[in-house]
Amino acid sequence: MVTGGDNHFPFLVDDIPHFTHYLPPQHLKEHSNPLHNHPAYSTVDQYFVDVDDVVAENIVAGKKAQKRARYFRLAGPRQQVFFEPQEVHACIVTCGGLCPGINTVIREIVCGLHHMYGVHDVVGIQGGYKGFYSKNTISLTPKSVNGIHKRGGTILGTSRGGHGTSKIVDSIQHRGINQVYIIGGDGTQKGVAAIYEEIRKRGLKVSVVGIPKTIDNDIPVIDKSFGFDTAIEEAQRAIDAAHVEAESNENGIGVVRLMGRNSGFIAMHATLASRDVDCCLIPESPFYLEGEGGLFEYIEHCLKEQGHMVMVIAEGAGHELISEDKNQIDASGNKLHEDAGSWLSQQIKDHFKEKGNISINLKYIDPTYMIRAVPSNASDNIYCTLLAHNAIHGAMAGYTGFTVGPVNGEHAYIPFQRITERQNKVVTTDRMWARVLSSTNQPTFLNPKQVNDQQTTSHN
Ligand SMILES: Nc1ncnc2c1ncn2[C@@H]1O[C@H](COP(=O)(O)OP(=O)(O)OP(=O)(O)O)[C@@H](O)[C@H]1O
Ligand SMILES: O=P(O)(O)OC[C@H]1O[C@](O)(CO)[C@@H](O)[C@@H]1O
Ligand SMILES: [Mg+2]
Repeated sequence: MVTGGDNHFPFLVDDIPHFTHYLPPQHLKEHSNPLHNHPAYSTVDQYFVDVDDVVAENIVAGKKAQKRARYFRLAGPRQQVFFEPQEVHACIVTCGGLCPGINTVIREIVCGLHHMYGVHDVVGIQGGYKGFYSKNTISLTPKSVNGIHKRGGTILGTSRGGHGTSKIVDSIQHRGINQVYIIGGDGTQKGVAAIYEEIRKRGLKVSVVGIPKTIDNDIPVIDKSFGFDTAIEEAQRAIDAAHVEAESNENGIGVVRLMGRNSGFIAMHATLASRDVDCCLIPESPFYLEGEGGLFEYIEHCLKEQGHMVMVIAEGAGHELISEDKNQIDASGNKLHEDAGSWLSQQIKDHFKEKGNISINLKYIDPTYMIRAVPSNASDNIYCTLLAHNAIHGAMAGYTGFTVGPVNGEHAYIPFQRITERQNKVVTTDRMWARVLSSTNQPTFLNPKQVNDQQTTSHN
């Protein structure tokens, strides 16, 4: 499907919009990219990306591979740009939950615009979407953002809810902003798409760029989200603590709750990395407590075999078992769940008390906000830098209405629709989940018919 592009590719490109698609030519002027004269970049052969370079969405070939491969535009600097440096008034906003690396992205947008393109007018919108119309902006300079990548959180503040598309675009128009960088998760990206549509409707020369952020790794298409590696690393500390406590006590059970409202990626990867986890529970894999093949039976088995047990539970796991108010939502409309980790810990305690055969010693650790609040690690810092720079290159080149992110290791420009149409979930028929099951030895919690029905769908 070619979405809004030039349509001259001999293959299927999920293309992104460009100013030339909706603005009259007399309102647009092309300029040579200032990077041609930049002492660092001009000496690098092949620094510029050919306008027609693309990235394949699927790179695995074979009989089962998709017949018609789809592509995205390769991210990176173009020879020509559609903004003069002094013409650019950029803003940055951060929305949704925290994630390691947000400050690095902010820093690199500010420094990248300044050092690569000579853009000096960058402001921060404070407190998420609602900050567009309820707060003043703050000026962002390389000096003011220096060192912020060593801090967790977001220096701009964030929030949920409060997305009023018209009011936001009014504010953008009123402030004369013509490049908008919006850092946020799946909800945020839906908001970015709405802002882009309104800007296009009003015929404004404003580039709207989404930068995907989610600690849950629930954004599809991209390889993984920034901060995810840092989160997995930080989660190890909680799992290690749970393991030490469990091992040091007779019939010790360590339960660690990790984030993941709808997707269990943090729990899955933290489990695989640790190798001390005996059971990993995620939203995508329903489980049951009582009876043959159930969780209680498995806990008893672990305690008998090794004298202790470590469990990791994603916050969204087991909600089919928990009686909770299904109508509870946060300000953005996301479903709010009861604390699955506390619930499970209580169920286990009650079970063994009632049964009276084993005296357990259970320790419950909830490190969720500690994991989210740390600064990004070295590799995430580099990832954040590439995201920020590629976002800038796209905006300067006149592209708009796109998200940037790595696809099979190459950064690409991705249309919003592909990012927002579904949530990325752990595929429990995938080899990665099989690795988890094999490393923990936990039950599948599936009956034989369900096992038969499962088909391998992925190549991970
Ligand atoms: N469908 C939508 N249309 C417009 N705006 C939306 C939509 N969904 C969410 N938003 C706005 O996006 C912002 C962030 O959304 P949300 O709180 O769901 O976090 P998120 O971006 O998904 O990040 P995360 O899930 O990683 O915390 C909020 O200000 C919310 O109002
Ligand atoms: O308490 P807050 O700030 O709403 O954030 C919690 C949520 O943020 C996330 O980390 C990302 O959406 C979820 O896993 C979690 O439910
Ligand atoms: Mg979300």
